[in-house]
Amino acid sequence: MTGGGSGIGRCTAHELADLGANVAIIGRKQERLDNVTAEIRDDGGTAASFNCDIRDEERVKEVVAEVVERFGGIHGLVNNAGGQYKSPLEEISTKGFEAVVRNNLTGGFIFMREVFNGYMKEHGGSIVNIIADIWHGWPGFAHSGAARGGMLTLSESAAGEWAEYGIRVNALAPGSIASSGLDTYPEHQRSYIRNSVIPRQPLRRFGTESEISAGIVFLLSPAAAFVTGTCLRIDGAAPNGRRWVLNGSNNNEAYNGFHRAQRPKILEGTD
Ligand SMILES: CCCCCCC/C=C/C(=O)SCCNC(=O)CCNC(=O)[C@H](O)C(C)(C)COP(=O)(O)OP(=O)(O)OC[C@H]1O[C@@H](n2cnc3c(N)ncnc32)[C@H](O)[C@@H]1OP(=O)(O)O
Ligand SMILES: NC(=O)C1=CN([C@@H]2O[C@H](COP(=O)(O)OP(=O)(O)OC[C@H]3O[C@@H](n4cnc5c(N)ncnc54)[C@H](OP(=O)(O)O)[C@@H]3O)[C@@H](O)[C@H]2O)C=CC1
Repeated sequence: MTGGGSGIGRCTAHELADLGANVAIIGRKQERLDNVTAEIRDDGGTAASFNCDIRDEERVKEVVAEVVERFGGIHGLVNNAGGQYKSPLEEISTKGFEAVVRNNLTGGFIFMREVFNGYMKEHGGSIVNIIADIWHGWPGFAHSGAARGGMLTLSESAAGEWAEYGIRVNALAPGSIASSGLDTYPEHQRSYIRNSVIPRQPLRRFGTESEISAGIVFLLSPAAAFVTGTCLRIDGAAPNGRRWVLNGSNNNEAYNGFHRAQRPKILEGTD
C-alpha cells in the first residue's frame, strides 16, 4: 500500500489487515508509517512499514525485495501515493508539471514494473491504481489530470499485457473524499471543493475514506476475478470537466474572468 501512512491508504491498510492480509505500509513520513503499523498490530493484524519515495527507482526495487522476503510474496499492489496542487494551466511551470507527473504517474509505473519483475510475473496478482476523477479534465488540475489520465491508460495497457501472467490491473477514481489528506489542502482550495465542486455532483456530499477502501478491497479480491483493465469511479457521479465548465461559472476567486471569458454568451446569467 503506497501512501499507507495517511488518509485513504491508512484506512485501506486497516481494512485489508482486518481481512487477514499482511500489509506493507509504504511512504515517506516514517512516524506516520510506524503509527499505522502499530495500530494494525494492536488490532491483531500483521503489518510492516517501509520508507520509500515512489519516485526513487533504486529504493523501490529494494522495497519490493524486502516485502517479498518479509511476507513471502506480493499478491496485491495499491498505487495510492500521490497528490497535486491547484493552478490555472497557463501558470503551471515545467518543473511543476513534471513534479506532478512524476508523483502521480511515473512513481506508480516504477512500482508496477518492479512488483511485476520481483514477484507477480511468476505468481500473478492484482494491481489497483488510484487516480482521481480529475483525469477527465477538471479546471485547475491540468497537470494532475494529465498524469491520472496517463495512469488510466497505463492500467489498461498493463491489464492487456499481463493478463497471461494471471495479473489483473484496474484503476479506481475517487471523487472528492473527506480524507485526512484533503484536510492538508489550504482553506481556499477546500472551500473551492466544498462550494464549487460538491454542488455540481448529484450526491452532493463528500465521499468517505471507507467508501474508497471498499472499492479497493473489491478490486483486489477474488470477487473481481473477471474485472481487469477498467476504471471504478467512486465519485458521487461527478460531472466531467468540460460539462462542469459549461454548466455554470466557477465561483472560485482564482478563476474570476478565467472561465467566464470562455463561456458561451447563451449561458451568461445562468449561474
Ligand atoms: C475538482 C475537484 C478536485 C479535487 C481534487 C482532487 C482531490 C485530491 C485530493 C488529494 O489528492 S488529497 C492529497 C493531498 N495532498 C496533496 O495533494 C499534497 C501533495 N502535493 C505535493 O506533494 C506537491 O504539490 C507535488 C508537486 C505533487 C510534489 O512536490 P515535489 O516535492 O515533487 O515538488 P516541489 O519540489 O515541492 O515542487 C516542484 C515544483 O512544483 C511546483 N509546485 C509545487 N507545489 C506548488 C504549489 N502549491 N503551487 C504552485 N507550484 C507548485 C513548483 O513549480 C515547484 O518548483 P519550484 O517553485 O520549487 O521551483
Ligand atoms: N481525497 C480526495 O478527495 C482524493 C484523493 N485522491 C488520491 O487518492 C490518493 C490518496 O489520497 P488521500 O488519502 O486523500 O491523501 P493523503 O495526502 O493522505 O495521501 C497521500 C499519501 O501519499 C504519500 N505520498 C505522496 N507522495 C509520495 C511519494 N513520492 N512517495 C511515497 N509516498 C508518497 C503521502 O505520504 P508521505 O508524505 O508520508 O510520503 C500520503 O500518505 C492520492 O493519490 C490522492 O491524490 C484522488 C481523488 C480525490
